[in-house]
Formats: sequence, C-alpha cells, structure tokens
Amino acid sequence: MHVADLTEEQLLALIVPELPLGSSTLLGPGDDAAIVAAPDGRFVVTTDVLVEDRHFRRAWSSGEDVGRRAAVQNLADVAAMGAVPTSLVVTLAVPGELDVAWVVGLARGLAAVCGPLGVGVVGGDLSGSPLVVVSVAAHGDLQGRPPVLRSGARVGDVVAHAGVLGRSAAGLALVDRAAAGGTAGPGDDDVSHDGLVTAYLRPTSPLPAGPEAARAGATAMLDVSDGLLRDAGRMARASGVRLDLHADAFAADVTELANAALAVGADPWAWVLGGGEDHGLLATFGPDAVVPASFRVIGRVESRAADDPAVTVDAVAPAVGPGWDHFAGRPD
Ligand SMILES: Nc1ncnc2c1ncn2[C@@H]1O[C@H](COP(=O)(O)OP(=O)(O)OP(=O)(O)O)[C@@H](O)[C@H]1O
Ligand SMILES: Cc1ncc(C[n+]2csc(CCOP(=O)(O)O)c2C)c(N)n1
Ligand SMILES: [Mg+2]
Ligand SMILES: [Mg+2]
Ligand SMILES: [Mg+2]
Repeated sequence: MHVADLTEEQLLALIVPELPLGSSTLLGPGDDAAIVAAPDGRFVVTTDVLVEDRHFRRAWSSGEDVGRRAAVQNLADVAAMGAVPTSLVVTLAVPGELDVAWVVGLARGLAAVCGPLGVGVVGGDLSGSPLVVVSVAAHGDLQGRPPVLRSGARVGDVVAHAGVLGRSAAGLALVDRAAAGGTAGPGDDDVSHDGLVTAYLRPTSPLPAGPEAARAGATAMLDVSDGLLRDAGRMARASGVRLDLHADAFAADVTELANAALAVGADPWAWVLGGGEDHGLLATFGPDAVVPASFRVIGRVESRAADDPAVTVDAVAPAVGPGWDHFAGRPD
C-alpha cells in the first residue's frame, strides 16, 4: 500500500497510535494544537530538518532509522541547553508512491527514542513532496536552571565532550563504499564495521549529560552536529575565546576507527575532528568544577589573539576539517 492510496485521516489513523503521549502532555494529537505542561514557566524550543538525499538515502535508511535520527538530532539540541526534553511535533512531507509501511516505521522510530524518555510526540503536519522531508520541533524543560549558552566559555575553563566522535562519518563512508560496489580490502580483515554503520543510520546522543553538565555548572555547551572543529569554532566565536583541543584526548577514537579508515582510504582524524552527526555534547567547565563522569576532558579554553584561529589542536591550526556546511562555505 502506498501513501497515495490513503486520505490524510487514514494515514494519521495508522501513525498516531504508534506515537508516545509523553509525561508532560496535556493534549496530544487530534486538535488544532497540542498542550504541554511547562512547570518552569519557560520552555526550550528548537527545530531541525532532515531532507532525503541530503541527510539520508531511502536506499540506505529505513523509515525507523529516519524516525530515530530525526528525534535524536532534535533532542540533542534540547540537551545542549541543559534541558530535559518534553515533547516533539513532526512535519512529514512525502511522495505519494512511498510505502505506508515506511511512514509507520518512521513513527515507530520516533517512538523508540521518545517513549522511554517520557517525551511525547504531540502533533505535526502532513504534505506531499517529491522527496521525503522530516521537520521536527522539540521542546524542553530547564527545571529551574539557567540555560547553558554557547557564549559562556572563559579562559582557563576545561573543554569536555560526552558521546562518540567520528563514528557516524565512518559509517557513512562504509555505507557509501558498499553502495558504490566497493569490495573488501585491507582494514576489513576479521573486523565487522556493523557498529559504525549503525552509528550513522541510528545516531544516539548522551542526552542526560546535558542536564548533568548544567547541574555541574557548565559555562558553555552545544551539540556536535556538524563536526567537532566546526561546532567548537561556533562556541569559541560566541564566547570570544580560542578552544585548544589536545590531540592525545582523541588517540583512542582514532585507533578505534583505524581499520575502517584503512578500508575506505580515509583519514580517521578527519572523521574524529571533522565528521558530523554524532550528536555528542561539547561543554566547558570552570577550573574548580567537577566534570561529570559522562564527559571526558579534551582541551582548554585559551585567549584568542587577533590572528589566532578559533580552534587549535595542540596550539596550532588543525590540518583537517573544517566539518559540514550545507552551503560549503568555510568558517572565518
Ligand atoms: N531559518 C532560520 N530562521 C531563524 N533562525 C534560524 C534559522 N536557521 C537557523 N536558525 C538559528 O540559527 C542558530 C544556528 O542554527 P544551526 O542549525 O546551525 O544550529 P543547530 O541546530 O544547533 O545545528 P544543526 O542544525 O547542525 O544541528 C540557531 O539558534 C537556529 O535557531
Ligand atoms: C546521504 C548522506 N550524505 C551525507 C550525509 C552527511 N551529512 C549530512 S548533513 C550533515 C551535518 C548535519 O546537518 P544538519 O546541520 O542539517 O543537522 C552531515 C554530516 C548524510 N547524513 N547522509
Ligand atoms: Mg539546526
Ligand atoms: Mg541540531
Ligand atoms: Mg545544535
């Protein structure tokens, strides 16, 4: 059965029962808008879109994969403010020839990520489109704490990261090679790259680390969606500082990706420092703070002189990067 065989109401009747209601939801799907409790008196709101052939390919990703990815990339932005996610709304634009099962799978993917967190999928919109487009807006609760902004990093703070680095980019390169008919070679001996492909298809984010960082007094935070160097640069510029990353801190990540990099002829450093879509959290903490165990220290905040790059690795401009940009420009 294809989407074009159904009315919007019939498609919604298949989707809505799959969606979690969430613990803060006062009114879920079915009316002109949803109602969600915001006990703090404020709420966090953010949106991120996924576009077919830009963020995923239908030949590679199931509906469930895309639903999980759409939820995670938005929940990571909520966590990056130090907040706990409460609800999502999901706009879905799809071609009429798309299988209904793909759309139901997408709802199940959203539910698989949101349900266990008590996050409601409380509404959305449907449209036809030549490509699949999934646009999510997520809301979150600061629980009475100040938000953790990008602009708060101060000279002398430590730089820390929670989550994985480079694994999604490695998985994408492996899927890409398989799709191009690439054959096994050096680096493939006795190793399965399955975990890396899953990291690309179904990224996860250390969401509880966001509020943990906020409680520990993080001075700045953002989620790493476009690559560590590019996102670190955003924090550095917003804060008027330089982030100096320590290469030693990434040795284990690079070693873990070495076989996959050999297999596809890539540089594992480019994946770790420049790959995006791992959705880890990059945060800074004052020198006296106790960095939560979910984070590892990867560098230090330094002053930025006029000619300094925003981000350095062992005090010099990095040789790889600069990370993802939809319009391909280079950062300042
Ligand atoms: N079309 C837009 N209109 C208004 N504000 C926007 C628009 N696009 C982005 N922004 C704002 O610009 C800022 C940077 O957006 P960006 O998408 O880079 O952040 P992000 O969502 O954290 O990153 P990513 O999209 O890589 O996950 C955010 O505050 C975002 O809300
Ligand atoms: C088929 C396919 N080709 C390339 C990529 C890589 N990619 C796309 S968007 C992005 C950065 C985050 O984007 P945004 O800022 O929009 O969240 C990255 C690393 C992919 N995921 N799928
Ligand atoms: Mg965004
Ligand atoms: Mg984002
Ligand atoms: Mg972000």
